[in-house]
Formats: sequence, C-alpha cells, structure tokens
Amino acid sequence: MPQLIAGNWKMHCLTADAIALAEAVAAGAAGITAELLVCPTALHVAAVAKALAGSPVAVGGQDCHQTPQGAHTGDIAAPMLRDAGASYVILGHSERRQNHDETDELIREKTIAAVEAGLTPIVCVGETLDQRTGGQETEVVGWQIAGSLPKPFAGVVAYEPVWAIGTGKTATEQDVATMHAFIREELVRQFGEDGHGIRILYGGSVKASNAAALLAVPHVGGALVGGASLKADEFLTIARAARSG
Ligand SMILES: O=C[C@H](O)COP(=O)(O)O
Repeated sequence: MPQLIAGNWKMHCLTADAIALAEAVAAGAAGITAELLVCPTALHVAAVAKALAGSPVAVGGQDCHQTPQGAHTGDIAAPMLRDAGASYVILGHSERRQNHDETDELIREKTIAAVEAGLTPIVCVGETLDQRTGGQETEVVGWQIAGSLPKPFAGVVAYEPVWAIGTGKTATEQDVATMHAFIREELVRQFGEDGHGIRILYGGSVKASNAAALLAVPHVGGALVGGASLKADEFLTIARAARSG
C-alpha cells in the first residue's frame, strides 16, 4: 500500500488562496507514488474539489457531526462533505479534543457517521506533554484507540503527539518507532487480522527536512502535515520522500 500524505490546512486560506494552493499541489503531483490528500476548511471543500478534478489529489474535511442531518446550528454533516467532493475526513484531532471537548465516545460516533456517508475517517490519537513526561503515553493512546475507533474500523489512524504539533518539536525516530509498533499491536489486538492493514500516519512538525527519516520508520503509513502543507513545494517534497509500497 502506498503511503498517504495528507495536508491539514486547519483554519487557513481564503477561497482564492485555497484554490491556488490546491492547483499548485495538483500541478506537482505527477510522478509522486504516494496518495495525496488535502483537507481545507469545510467552507472550501467544494471549491478545492473542483480545482482538483481530474488530478490524483483527494480532498477531505477536518471534522463532521455525528448525525447525518438535523437541527445543529453551525455543524457540518458527513453526507454534506461527501456531496461537496470530500472522500476523507479528519476526526478527533487534538485541537478538537482540546478546544471543543471532544471525547473518545463522540469521536467514535463521528467515525461511524463518516463511514456511513462514504468517507474514509482519519482518527487522530496522541498524548500531551504531561502524559508523556508521566510515562503514560502508551496507556493514553491505547485508551484513545479503544474508545474512538468503532468495530469494524474502515479508516486510518493518525498518531500525533500533542507536544509536537505546530511546535517545531518532532518526535524522534525512536519515539515514532516505539509508538507506531505499539499502535499496530493494539490494532491487531482489538481488530484481529484487519489490524495489520490499517494505515497509521505520523503527524507533528513533519517538514521537508525530516520527512524521509520519519516516513522510513516501520509501521508509518504516511504523514498528516499541518504547517508545511500550506506551501505546495514543501508539501510535494514531503510526498516525494514517501515510500511507494
Ligand atoms: O494535523 C496536523 C498536525 O496537527 C500537525 O501540524 P504541524 O505539522 O503544523 O505540526
């Protein structure tokens, strides 16, 4: 399976910037064997999907509601993302866990809603600095996997240590190797043989200069890239560092 290189644009870009960024990524995608994905704000999914039509670059959302429709002011339903051209959705990002008090149970409900709408969920897990300092990182991630992923699970897991997001601090290759091996073990324990086939992305200050080393770590199935995905050249350089199989 090729690695998946996903850009999480977070709350960045006005419409014209989002279209220009998408077009620049698509223009440089030829010859890249990794799967490419960009996740703009929900407001820009349709415009970005239109800009990427005919290119190998997929589009995803950054969140969805746990129900397919209803009286939920300000929320976005998974079928709406699908209708706008998304094929993936990021769920349970630490910024949503922290800023919107999202629990594992809610994330599991959102994940089920995403799959029912035909989206591939990318479910994020990861420990805070305090949890790592306290030696609880695997326990925390194990609980997040058990609580956030429905059974069966038709999606992707992204390991993002919270202390490495947007800080410039990247987990060491050894940290990533240890945690990804643990996550694989947990996935196999919880999902049986299917656990071997679930992609596990690494996210947290991935950039052009560290991508090749991080993407070479066993059980790393790709990267979830924040800041560096806002520059097409850097995002494409990361994608070129990906393993193709
Ligand atoms: O979803 C992406 C992650 O939060 C990583 O963000 P970052 O690459 O800016 O550290």
